[in-house]
Amino acid sequence: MRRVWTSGAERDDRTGTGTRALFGETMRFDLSDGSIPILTTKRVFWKPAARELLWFLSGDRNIRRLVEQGVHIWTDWPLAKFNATSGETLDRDAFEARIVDDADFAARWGDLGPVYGAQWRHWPRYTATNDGLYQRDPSGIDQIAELVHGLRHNPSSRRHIFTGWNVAELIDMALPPCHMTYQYFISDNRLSSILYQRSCDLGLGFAFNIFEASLLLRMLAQQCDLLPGEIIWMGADCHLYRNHAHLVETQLARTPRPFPRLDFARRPADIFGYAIEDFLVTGYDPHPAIAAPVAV
Ligand SMILES: Nc1nc(=O)c2c([nH]1)NC[C@@H]1CN(c3ccc(C(=O)N[C@@H](CCC(=O)O)C(=O)O)cc3)CN21
Ligand SMILES: O=c1ccn([C@H]2C[C@H](O)[C@@H](COP(=O)(O)O)O2)c(=O)[nH]1
Repeated sequence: MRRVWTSGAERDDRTGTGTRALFGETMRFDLSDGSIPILTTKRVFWKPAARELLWFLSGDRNIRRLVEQGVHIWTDWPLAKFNATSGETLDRDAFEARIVDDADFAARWGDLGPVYGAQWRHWPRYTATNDGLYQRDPSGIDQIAELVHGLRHNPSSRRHIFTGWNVAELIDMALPPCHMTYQYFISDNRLSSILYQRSCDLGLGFAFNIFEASLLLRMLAQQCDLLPGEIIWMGADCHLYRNHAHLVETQLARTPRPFPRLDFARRPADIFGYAIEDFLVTGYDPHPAIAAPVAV
């Protein structure tokens, strides 16, 4: 954050907010001692982040299940579309209330398009029919199930990858994936991972992204009887929004504290069986939370 803030290039961006950015940065976190990178220079609300990861893993693409659980991080995009195109104007609370109360409204306005979960679990596949047409397979390719199978049965593979970057479907997504490609590596019975993130909001998104990628690594390791290794984060456009000055300066003035640790309450039957109660985070002693606006 310090380097981006002091030496990043000033840039215009899609949201009109403006950023400072560096391109091509790497961070490495050792997870082998059971620690989990939840930032300590501000309180990170890790439960909404964990709920977002579980929502991705469920294959969902509608905000309704998130909103029902009090997770608001995806609401602004469907809300902006609703206010721009429906002829009505709602504030965030009223929009979320309708999403929860009215299933038809949620189906119409809460859908984000084929974002993360849809690609992770149901990457579209088409098979040729006899008449020369193509038919869409109803469930598609389950990249996560295939990943688990590969980690278990072919540990030395160099193809343990899943990705949300489905070029043909980007046009239908509320936002193209930011944390877009994950790769895994097993050595000495330890599982390591690289996350490639094409675009990173260091003030808001990053704290969620590094925690969720680490949590997923731990879940995969538990399911595949492996120990945690290292997580390597690779960011392409790493930026701080200009209107996050108070957040940046406050965080940079604070001294980081040790990371908390993560344990599991049980071992679910498969990678899709986790619930929020299974994640036990202990020793998290962060500096206070810092509110900051999200660029839509
Ligand atoms: N500009 C931008 N930054 C992002 O990080 C981001 C997007 N857009 N669009 C898609 C998702 C949504 N994400 C978000 C959105 C909001 C928060 C956020 O407001 N976090 C607050 C409060 C969290 C809470 O209320 O539980 C934080 O302090 O971390 C975090 C991630 C990550 N992504
Ligand atoms: O998981 C996420 C999702 C989004 N972001 C940030 C990165 C950018 O600030 C915006 C996306 O805008 P683009 O113009 O599509 O790059 O959201 C994130 O950091 N993490």
